[in-house]
Amino acid sequence: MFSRTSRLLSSHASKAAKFHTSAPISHGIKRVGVIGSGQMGLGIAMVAANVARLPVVIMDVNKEQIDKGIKFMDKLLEKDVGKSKITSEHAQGTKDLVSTTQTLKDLRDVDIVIEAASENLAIKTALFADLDKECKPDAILATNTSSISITKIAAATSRAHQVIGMHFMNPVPVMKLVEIIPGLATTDNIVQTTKELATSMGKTTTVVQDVPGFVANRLLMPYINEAVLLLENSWASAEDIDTTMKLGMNMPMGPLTLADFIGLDTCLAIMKVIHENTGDTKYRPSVLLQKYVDAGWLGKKSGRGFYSYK
Ligand SMILES: NC(=O)c1ccc[n+]([C@@H]2O[C@H](COP(=O)([O-])OP(=O)(O)OC[C@H]3O[C@@H](n4cnc5c(N)ncnc54)[C@H](O)[C@@H]3O)[C@@H](O)[C@H]2O)c1
Repeated sequence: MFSRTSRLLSSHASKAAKFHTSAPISHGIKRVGVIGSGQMGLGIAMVAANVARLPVVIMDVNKEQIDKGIKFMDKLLEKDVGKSKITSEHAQGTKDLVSTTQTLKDLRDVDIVIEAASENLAIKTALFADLDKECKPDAILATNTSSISITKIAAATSRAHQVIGMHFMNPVPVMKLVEIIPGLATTDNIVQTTKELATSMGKTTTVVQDVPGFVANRLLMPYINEAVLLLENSWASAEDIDTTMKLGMNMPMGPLTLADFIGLDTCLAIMKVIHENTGDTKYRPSVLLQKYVDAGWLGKKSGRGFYSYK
């Protein structure tokens, strides 16, 4: 493991800053593993360390992405120190709680893994089959999938009763909600532990059924897709579509800006899962959305989507 060091964990934990200390909660989780250091994985690792004050190991296959993610987290922490939201000691404590690795073997002693790799069934089932072998038998295996069946992911393991959906919202440090999604076999005590962990991260939870898109994306993605269909048909410009929803409906950002922010590859993957798994043509992804993804125009993260971010 190439490490960001997890030294002095207990002393940093006890120095939790006034603004970000959560009440002690008896979830029993002592160490967290996060897979993926993209925008979601990084955010989840950050709240686990910065708010719940738990040691976190981030695993990603892409070293460049890990370095980029850690740099971004440091920037966010510095910003919070600048705004007096946390002390510099607290920020340093958070940094010391986070370590990184490129191998799953370094997750062998964590109590929960929260997987936030790309929204792709093959990637997730392969990861869960490997996690099942590498992690200790009582470890909870959670996924941050936006839409893929928890039951299907759980079936790749021999511990389906300990597999659960833990769906954070973007950006994780800001958004309050975590959707908790039990799979068909998930036991009540795993649901309870996961809810308590989310609460210790400063989040509010809902528990929803394992249906395509769950609740958040079953509502959000058809809305975004409809905005892309308007654009695809040249019925309005991107700016006018977004302005309509911002000024007309008081949305904090327009649907196309939001899609760029989420990642157009992620939006497309979610629409495909909802479409394929319901068989309902009303969820057919827009051709234009597919074209943008084919072109590598993935939104903010690639520098170009419906808008330019150069
Ligand atoms: N973007 C959002 O707004 C949002 C919101 C909620 C949930 N999610 C879900 O969170 C997950 C991650 O989304 P994201 O937006 O952070 O994606 P992202 O593209 O920003 O990051 C994905 C990361 O996963 C890594 N990865 C890919 N395969 C891997 C593997 N086999 N092992 C380890 N790491 C691997 C990639 O290197 C990359 O760093 C997806 O399942 C997505 O649906 C996304």
